[in-house]
Amino acid sequence: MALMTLHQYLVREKRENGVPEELAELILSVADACKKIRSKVTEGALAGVLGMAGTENVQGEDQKKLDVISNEIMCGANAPSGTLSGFASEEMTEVMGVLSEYPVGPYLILFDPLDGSSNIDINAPIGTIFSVLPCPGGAKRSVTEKDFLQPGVNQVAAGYAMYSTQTQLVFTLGHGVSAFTFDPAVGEFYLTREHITVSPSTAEFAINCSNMRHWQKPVQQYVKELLAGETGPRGKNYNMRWVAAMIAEAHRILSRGGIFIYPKDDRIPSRPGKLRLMYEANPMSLLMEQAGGRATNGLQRILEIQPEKVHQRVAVFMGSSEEVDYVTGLHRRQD
Ligand SMILES: O=P(O)(O)OC[C@H]1O[C@](O)(COP(=O)(O)O)[C@@H](O)[C@@H]1O
Ligand SMILES: [Mg+2]
Ligand SMILES: [Mg+2]
Repeated sequence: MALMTLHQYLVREKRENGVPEELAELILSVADACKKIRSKVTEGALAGVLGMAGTENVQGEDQKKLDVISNEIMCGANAPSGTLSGFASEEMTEVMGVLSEYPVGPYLILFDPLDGSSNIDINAPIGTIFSVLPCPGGAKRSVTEKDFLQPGVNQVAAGYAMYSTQTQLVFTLGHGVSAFTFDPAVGEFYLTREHITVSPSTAEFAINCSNMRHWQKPVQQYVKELLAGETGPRGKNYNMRWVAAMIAEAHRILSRGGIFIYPKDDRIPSRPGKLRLMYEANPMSLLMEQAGGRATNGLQRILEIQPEKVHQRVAVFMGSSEEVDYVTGLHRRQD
């Protein structure tokens, strides 16, 4: 049986699930941007895209060349689509409206153009994460940060492209999660998994254990219980993974279950976590929930958090429901 292209899938989504034309167009333009980023990633040193850019982003992090290039590609490929009124990015201090030469549309997009930057130069998995929100009041010429400050439950689409042994595009339009694999010979994404589910139970966890001494009590207790294995309170042995790219951790969970944790810790007590709410945690949380998993900040469903700033951070516990419920319970009892 012939595989369905991304384009054919979106035609079906419009017909059967009432997905608006502009949203389908936006997904196609995001896919085009991801193809362009993939091409740079694949060429690596040959395209001169490895190494540092010599600049800092708004978070005070040193930007890699590929962070900057990917951001330019995400803006440049999506701006002319006529589907957007504005952009927000990990790599841009301010939110941005669509340039006056392009038409505006009813959506706002937020992205982490290159997730897992520390993996770029070692040829390990990296990706692009995106979140789509409705633009309050519909298409407009001048957007402000306030337009973007909507809780994750408002997302009309969210997903990521992962550049690894295969390039895959995984997204939700609000009714299930589908995955597409890129065929470089044809230059197309093909539907390869539909109705993705996250198994409720798992024996695999992901957390950066080098920060253990900085964690708060419930996380200390949780990981101690997991490490105790079958003789401990959880009664089974757990395995651990850490890819240092949220995108790859989320992809593994959507493939075979698991829990991913990036908690608040005491290194910077004023910081509620490391990951960014609006363009890392929210899109991944929507994917998890759409696949039957969970995502909390330890106390609260991430998708219900009312953002105060586009670049705000959040603690993340996401994946298989039994584990996320368990560790969230430990936090609630402590609170
Ligand atoms: O190096 P650490 O602290 O383990 O952090 C890894 C985390 O940082 C991130 O790479 C942050 O993303 P960026 O590369 O977009 O800054 C996450 O993807 C990942 O989970
Ligand atoms: Mg990131
Ligand atoms: Mg990034």
